[in-house]
Amino acid sequence: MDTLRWQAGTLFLLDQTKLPFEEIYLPCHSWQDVRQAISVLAVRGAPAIGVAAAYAVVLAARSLCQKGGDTPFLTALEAICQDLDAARPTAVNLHWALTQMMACARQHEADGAEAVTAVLEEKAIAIHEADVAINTAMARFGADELEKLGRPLTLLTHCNAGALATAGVGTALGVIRELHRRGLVSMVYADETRPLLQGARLTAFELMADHIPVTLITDNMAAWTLKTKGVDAIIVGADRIAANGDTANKIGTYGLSLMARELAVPLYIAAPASTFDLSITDGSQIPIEERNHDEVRSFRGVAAALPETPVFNPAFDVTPHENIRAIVTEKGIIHRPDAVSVPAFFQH
Ligand SMILES: CSC[C@H]1O[C@H](OP(=O)(O)O)[C@H](O)[C@@H]1O
Repeated sequence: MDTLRWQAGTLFLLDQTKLPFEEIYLPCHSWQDVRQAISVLAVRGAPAIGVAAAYAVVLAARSLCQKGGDTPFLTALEAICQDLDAARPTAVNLHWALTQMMACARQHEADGAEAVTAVLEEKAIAIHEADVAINTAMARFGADELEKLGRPLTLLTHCNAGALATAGVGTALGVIRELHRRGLVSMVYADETRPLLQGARLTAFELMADHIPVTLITDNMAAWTLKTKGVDAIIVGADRIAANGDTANKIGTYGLSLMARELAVPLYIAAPASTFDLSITDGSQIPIEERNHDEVRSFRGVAAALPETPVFNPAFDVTPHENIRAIVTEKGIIHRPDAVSVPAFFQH
């Protein structure tokens, strides 16, 4: 399935709020359409959000060319990028993609708005295609690393870090797909991942579609599953990784990391280089998105609590680097990530 398609100047997004029951592509004709889709998680997952935002910049540039106006083209485009950047604050890939697009626009400013728009479309397509290749490389490095654990593996994952979170085979699920291809997956336990159920709705859907053995569990079953089902490793995605390896990922990952330490189950993160934010020294500086309280007060739109019930709804948490066995990237593996190994990994 294509998470997103760029066809004749329109971005089509597989509407992930409708999965797994309906496969509907959402046409985005404007950057505002893309921003709305990102906000409501019609497109979600750090890399996929970045690719979608890159195309949103193309749609914005086209609109500015058509409308004209007194505001200088790049000034207006920068303002739109800032608006897009605010759509979801935790996944750094969004900011990374917008930064890439604006740098490209500035580089070609002298050629005029029409020419800049054309080169921005090429840049967005390049970012899209690069993500496919990045996923494939990450899958190989990750499978090579987990293969060292021997025997067909029992794995646990959280949320969705699959094809639906990227433009390729996925980050964590890309590794799982490659392990399965090598005959090295015995079972994957997938956390349902409340409140938006990315695990139940998306990860289980993806793995079943690829005939990879999967067992769905509720989030509060994870500890007992780790303890009684012989889980060999946990592998999840990421939304932002600080310079010391502290990692923001879907809410519930931090708790999983504490269970993993207690039960001596290695925790692996799979994330592309664009998920690293080396401008921040540790996880305390990662902005954590808080979402609408009704997401917690309901279950797939059915009320599960009184409407006035107070709620705390952080969409992510931060796992300290000490709890992470290794980070799998498209450039290789960062073992025992910390303030020394992470920057050093990117210096060569
Ligand atoms: C491959 S990054 C996927 C990452 O994004 C998810 O968050 P959301 O569904 O809110 O976009 C989750 O944190 C995944 O690990």
